[in-house]
Amino acid sequence: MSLTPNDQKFWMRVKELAKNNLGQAPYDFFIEPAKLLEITDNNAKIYLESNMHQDFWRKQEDLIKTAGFEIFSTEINFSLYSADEINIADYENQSKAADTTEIDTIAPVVASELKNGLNHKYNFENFVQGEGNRMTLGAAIAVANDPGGMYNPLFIYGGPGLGKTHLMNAIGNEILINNPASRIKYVSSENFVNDYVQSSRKNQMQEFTDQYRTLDLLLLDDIQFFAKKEGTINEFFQTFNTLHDKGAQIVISSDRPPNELNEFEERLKSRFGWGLTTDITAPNYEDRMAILLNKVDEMAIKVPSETLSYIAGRIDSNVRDLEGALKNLKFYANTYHIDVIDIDTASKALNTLESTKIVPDKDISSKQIQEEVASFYKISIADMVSKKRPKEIAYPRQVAMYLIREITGKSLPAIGKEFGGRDHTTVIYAHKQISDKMKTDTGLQKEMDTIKSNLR
Ligand SMILES: Nc1ncnc2c1ncn2[C@@H]1O[C@H](COP(=O)(O)OP(=O)(O)OP(=O)(O)O)[C@@H](O)[C@H]1O
Repeated sequence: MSLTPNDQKFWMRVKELAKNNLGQAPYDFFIEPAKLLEITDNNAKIYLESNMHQDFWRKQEDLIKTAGFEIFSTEINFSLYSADEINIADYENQSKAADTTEIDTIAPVVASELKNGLNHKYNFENFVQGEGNRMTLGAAIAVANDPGGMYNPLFIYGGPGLGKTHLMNAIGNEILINNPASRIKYVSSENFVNDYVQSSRKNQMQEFTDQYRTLDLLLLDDIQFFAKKEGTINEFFQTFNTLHDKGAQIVISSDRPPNELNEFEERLKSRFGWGLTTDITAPNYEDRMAILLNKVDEMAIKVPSETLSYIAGRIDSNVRDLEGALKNLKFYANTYHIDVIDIDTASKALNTLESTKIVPDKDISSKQIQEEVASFYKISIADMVSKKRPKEIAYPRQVAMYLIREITGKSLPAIGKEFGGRDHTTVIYAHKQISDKMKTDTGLQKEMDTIKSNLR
């Protein structure tokens, strides 16, 4: 029994839907190793690497049904088999010939989506410009308009969730609009390594080089995860040289600049710097507001601006966390049938989020925070820890107490001690005063932002 072209199309579609809907890790673990054995009487027989994958697969009815309707215009059911029940070698021998001859007939739309790896939802229009990403956005647009030009390679670095993947995909999607015949590949460095390892195991290195060295645009994401397996660095080096020599564009992203990629040889690090290296930093308060306004539109939820301002004041890590906060808010409001998402609702909803929990920052001490706050409000440390009560001193003292609690996670009595041996109830009071004020006072939210960024 072998797979017909439509069976193969169906299976590629199942995998594509899984990749888009489930995310990379579940895809790599559960979906990629599975095999379609055959489809008979509208029933897809699926072989699983392990019996333990059965539970996961049973929940994937939607994937099978969707792909089934798209390819066969009918309902496809499925049954699961593992090594105890079936000898996979029998099936593989039978389907070998079909694998090599029939795969080319797969509909171009499915094949090309699988090949370029681009995520179509990321484009320049839905990327919000701000202080921290202006230069990188400009460079990305320049590259999309003139691939292989001045900025080759373009090396983008920055912390998690700040839009590197978004911009890389936006470059690819834009180039594809301008030139649909472009050969483009977006790939994480982990998948580049996997591709290489699989190809060399299966003696398919020619296919690998044919695929990568003939590209017009290579988008290689998260290069810090590039595993140094035998041969991979060398292969990447050759790929880089071939593409660069023929004027193909290369875009690389990383969580750090090239000179800090200690695992890489000098010859590669220096090549990364041939074009333009540019970073993305965390959004400031105004940019976080702009991003939130944009995202509520996209997500079609109604959130009053004072609530958005509260969220922007509370979440200052990255855009992924801001998106997470809005999703959480939407879910919370739906669950409790809340129409107007006021600050109190937002506060309750966000309390369940990891990104708003206190993660102690071991690198910042209470003393540093006291000094930074004292210098920001132009008072002395002696005054800050004194018993003096005028507003110009009491207010910065409360801000410092609040920040120490939020940043270091220290206990309330320990914080009290650091302010001239005050009682823990004073710290509770200070924390409440400041967190209440933070909900509505945009001036204070900005002050906090500046103090925190001076500390980091
Ligand atoms: N300036 C922005 N405007 C709109 N959306 C953004 C912006 N920056 C990031 N995002 C969104 O935030 C989410 C995370 O961004 P992305 O995955 O591109 O981050 P990243 O820098 O690649 O993170 P990582 O290093 O963890 O892979 C995405 O949904 C992306 O669309």
